[in-house]
Amino acid sequence: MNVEAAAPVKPHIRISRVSKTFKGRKGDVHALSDIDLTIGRGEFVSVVGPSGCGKSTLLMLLSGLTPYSLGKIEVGEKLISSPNSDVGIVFQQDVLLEWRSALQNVLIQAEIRKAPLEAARERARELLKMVSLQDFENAYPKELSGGMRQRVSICRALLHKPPLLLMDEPFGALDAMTRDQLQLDLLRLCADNAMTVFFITHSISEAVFLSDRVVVMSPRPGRVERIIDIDLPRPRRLAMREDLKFTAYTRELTEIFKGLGVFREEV
Ligand SMILES: Nc1ncnc2c1ncn2[C@@H]1O[C@H](COP(=O)(O)OP(=O)(O)OP(=O)(O)O)[C@@H](O)[C@H]1O
Repeated sequence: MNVEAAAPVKPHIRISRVSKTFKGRKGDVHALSDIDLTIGRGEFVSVVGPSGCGKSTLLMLLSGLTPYSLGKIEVGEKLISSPNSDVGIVFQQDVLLEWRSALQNVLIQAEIRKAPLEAARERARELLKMVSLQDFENAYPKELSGGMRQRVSICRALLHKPPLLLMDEPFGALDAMTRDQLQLDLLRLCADNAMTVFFITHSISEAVFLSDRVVVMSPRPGRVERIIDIDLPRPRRLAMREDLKFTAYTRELTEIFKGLGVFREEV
């Protein structure tokens, strides 16, 4: 079966025949099997799949923080064989430092990279403004809501203008309305900062709303089961979620998961 819906024009990420096996206490755990995936520069690609299918593992392989067992991963011109400093990463938990203000939390990125602080401060303020946090740059994490904290951590991930943003269920811990707003904030940031986004989610609707393509993974060992092109106009608007075309995509994805035995509806 040809799982790739449309080959991207200019590849940014090339994952070729990648497998990952962990040495577990009870023997080998085959997390990923024979993954082939090409992602274009500037593309927004979401990955959906059942719990334990290897989504986070794949993201960690892309970051270079976890080595793969077989195959090859190239990001840009670089073969990934060690931690890749050219990425921004956002996890479900914001991991902000409680003793530093919002602005200082964003600036950590520059301090770690030993980048000039004055220019970094200007960019940090710009980013905070883009996500409507300009009045909170001196607030400490405990004074911020969950959504505001996660916005700060997105700004921190983007401070050094990474060409690739890796996001592992970044909105999974947020309430539905905050999540909607964060999705819009993220799309605005993507439009203003040319970058490729690799986005993991458990929400089919979120994947369709944000993405150019949605990658469906099978249960463990994770394989690329299907790739769906999302042909919806940008900028995306919340009302689009009621459109027939949008619901056709969510239905198609739901049916794929039913076929994989991930959803069972019998009573
Ligand atoms: N460091 C590790 N050592 C051993 N096994 C691991 C390790 N990391 C992940 N695994 C196993 O690899 C498989 C894939 O895990 P992974 O966290 O990538 O899945 P996931 O799709 O992100 O899951 P979820 O949606 O629940 O977050 C799981 O069976 C997990 O137990």
